[in-house]
Amino acid sequence: TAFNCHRAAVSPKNQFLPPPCAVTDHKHAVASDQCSSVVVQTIDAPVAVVWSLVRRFDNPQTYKQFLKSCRIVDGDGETVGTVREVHVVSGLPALSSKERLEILDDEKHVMSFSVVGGDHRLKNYRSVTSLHVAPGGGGSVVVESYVVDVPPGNTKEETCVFVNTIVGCNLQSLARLSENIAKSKTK
Ligand SMILES: C[C@H](/C=C/[C@]1(O)[C@@]2(C)CO[C@]1(C)CC(=O)C2)CC(=O)O
Repeated sequence: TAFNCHRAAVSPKNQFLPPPCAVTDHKHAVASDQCSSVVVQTIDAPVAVVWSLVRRFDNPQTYKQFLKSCRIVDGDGETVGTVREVHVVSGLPALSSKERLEILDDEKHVMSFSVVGGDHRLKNYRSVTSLHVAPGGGGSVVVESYVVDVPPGNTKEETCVFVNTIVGCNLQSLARLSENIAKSKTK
């Protein structure tokens, strides 16, 4: 049977096996002065609910709690090439970021953006986020990978710990919000 690219599989050892498309979608060219990693989050909500939040390039602050505002500075908000400017809550080594939409695929549920400017330390950051139907059918699995320059004075390890922490917080917040929306729909 044709492999359903969007359906995740589970190995006999109950490990999440990303579908083939997830592997290709998340392939990043990583230069020697860069680092890259992947964060995976299971969500007890349908892909359609999670995607409705992930796809809003113009409104990332619904679940990204380190962002306090976002405005579109070029484009219509959902066409590839659209650019947003986000402002960051206080306390992080960052004030703002300019980000370009690279992929928004409503069929494959893949979204990607790259950082093109701003006042922060993550130069040449690019991430890819893909959604998959969780094994067993009801929930979702989010796979988010990234590649970024290692800032001067930091190691690759430190850079990945920093980024994984932020991406992890974002995806846990996305999970809570998606699950609350899914619950409110069933009442
Ligand atoms: C790691 C990435 C975003 C990071 C930032 O948005 C920023 C681009 C400006 O502020 C941050 C919140 C932290 C930072 O140092 C660089 C996660 C995401 O938004 O998908």
